[in-house]
Amino acid sequence: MGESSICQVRATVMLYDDTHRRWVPAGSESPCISRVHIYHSPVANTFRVVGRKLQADQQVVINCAVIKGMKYNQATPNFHQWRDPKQVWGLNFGSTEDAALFANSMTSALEAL
Ligand SMILES: CCOC(=O)[C@@H]1C[C@@H](CC)[C@@H]2C=C[C@H]3CCN(C(=O)[C@@H]4CC[C@H]5C=C[C@]6(CCCN6C(=O)[C@H](Cc6ccccc6Cl)NC(C)=O)C(=O)N54)[C@@H]3C(=O)N12
Repeated sequence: MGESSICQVRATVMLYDDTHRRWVPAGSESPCISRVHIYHSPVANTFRVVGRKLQADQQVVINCAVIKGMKYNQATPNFHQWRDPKQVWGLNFGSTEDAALFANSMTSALEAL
């Protein structure tokens, strides 16, 4: 059995550029709304965050494993962030409702690991 989506939201996926100390859109120069899922693989009990641009090309802009013990920081009602081994991800949600939905799913995923 493959992976199933436990939530999907709209957000602009951002990466923190440590060198210049600023947020940059993941996958392109200009910020772009993406559809962001949390996928669950029941067999392995793993989760990952996958986001694709809503634009025609549906470019994958994030494909990031949810790591056990990871701290998910809800910096503002519509901007949440977390660290992976290499970089800091930020999600600028289209709505605070989407932010809350994603945070609930992420919290459940972290509790299930
Ligand atoms: C409104 C104007 O917003 C802006 O113009 C920009 C563009 C906006 C989106 C397009 C985005 C939106 C919202 C605000 C909210 C604040 N914020 C910041 O970046 C703050 C301010 C200072 C800056 C310093 C560091 C930085 C960056 C890297 C990670 N980090 C940490 O603090 C981490 C956090 C963390 C904590 C726990 C666990 C995981 C992690 Cl990741 N701590 C550690 C210990 O790792 C951070 O988040 N910082 C955003 C912002 O400015 N902007």
